[in-house]
Amino acid sequence: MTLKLGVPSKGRLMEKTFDWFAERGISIARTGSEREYSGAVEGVEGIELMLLSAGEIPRELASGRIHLGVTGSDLVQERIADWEHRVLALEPMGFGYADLIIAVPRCWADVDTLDDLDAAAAAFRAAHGHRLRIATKYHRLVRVFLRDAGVADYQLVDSQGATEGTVKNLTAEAIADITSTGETLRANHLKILSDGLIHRSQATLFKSRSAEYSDADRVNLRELLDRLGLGR
Ligand SMILES: Nc1ncnc2c1ncn2[C@@H]1O[C@H](COP(=O)(O)OP(=O)(O)OP(=O)(O)O)[C@@H](O)[C@H]1O
Ligand SMILES: O=P(O)(O)OC[C@H]1O[C@H](OP(=O)(O)OP(=O)(O)O)[C@H](O)[C@@H]1O
Repeated sequence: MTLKLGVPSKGRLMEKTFDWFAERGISIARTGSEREYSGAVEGVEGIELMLLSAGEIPRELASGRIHLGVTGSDLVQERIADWEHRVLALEPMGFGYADLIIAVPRCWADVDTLDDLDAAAAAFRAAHGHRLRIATKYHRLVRVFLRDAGVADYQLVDSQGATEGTVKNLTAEAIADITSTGETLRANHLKILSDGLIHRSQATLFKSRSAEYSDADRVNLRELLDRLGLGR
């Protein structure tokens, strides 16, 4: 058995993940052509690199098909039910920052907080006969957050991309999505609720609690974590 390390194969987290390991003396790199999803880890024995989509890494960690994985904390918390029992967050990596927030149209002058949203949702239902729609791909995190905040009179509509556009397109009244610079929100005339921060995400190194670890894997894992300055 080898220890399997899953890293993003493309997208915004890939290069920075490679840099993060390189800064700590572990060289991970793609092998083959730019389009080939294979890679190698140099500097520590017994580790196999798996190049995966950032969005799939949570599932692979939860099922134990990979032992270690790098992905956004938002994706792990959204995609793994009971994530704290299935994976361990070993180290926040200091990049890939993004905030999962709730935003409403900037022109809603009376709505700045979750309490305001709750009141607006009740009024919306009375006026329109259906519940206020919040577009998101983060169903689990949004449901838990709004339940804890006491907001109930809404419905989620699924949006797998261009979520900020759903308000203009009249398929939702509010959104819950990731923001980093805030440009997309501004461009779509949306404002963040003052207490509408659901999760502060960043790229994080996770360890699977469900994977099988042979004696050799444990030795190699300890060696890797020591080299990364995470030995404890
Ligand atoms: N605008 C942004 N700025 C910085 N980080 C972001 C931004 N939008 C999303 N992210 C973060 O990037 C991570 C997802 O990375 P990326 O968008 O490269 O993958 P993806 O396209 O969702 O994955 P996949 O390869 O599965 O399609 C998430 O953890 C998310 O929080
Ligand atoms: O605050 P900003 O810097 O403007 O970034 C926020 C945007 O980035 C992400 O979209 P992404 O680029 O992943 O595309 P998507 O719409 O397909 O999710 C996110 O969903 C926002 O739309």
